[in-house]
Amino acid sequence: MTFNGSWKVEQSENFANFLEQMGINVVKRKLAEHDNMKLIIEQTGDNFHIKESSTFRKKDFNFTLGVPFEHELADGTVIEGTWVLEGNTLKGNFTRKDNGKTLLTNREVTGNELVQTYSYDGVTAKRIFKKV
Ligand SMILES: CCCCCCCCCCCCCC(=O)O
Repeated sequence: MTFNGSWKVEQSENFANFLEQMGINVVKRKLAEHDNMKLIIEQTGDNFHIKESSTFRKKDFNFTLGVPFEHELADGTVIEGTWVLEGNTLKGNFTRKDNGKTLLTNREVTGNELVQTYSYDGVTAKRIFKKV
């Protein structure tokens, strides 16, 4: 499956501004810019198992395409929403539980890169992960 593998963040674009829009304080924003985020993705059919590790935390979670789930972000913000696959792009549509605002995120694999884009309240960002 396309997304399967270990992915390590190499580059971020506008991520600090996105986090600021998310309301994340300056200390956590600075840490997040160098969080050494690593994702291990295991897809079996419509089911995904993700092992996330960063300087903030280690977290394992599962989701199924098209099935809403609740997820806690590294800063404690809780979101609820769904991942769907459109063509080769994973599209995530989430709602923050605390303020009802929408967080959109996409994941796409091109060669040995996984590109994740984020959009929240008018601010977009991108993180590029390399396969390790
Ligand atoms: C320090 C807080 C960072 C928050 C930004 C992360 C945004 C995550 C987007 C939604 C992720 C859904 C779960 C997942 O598949 O990884």
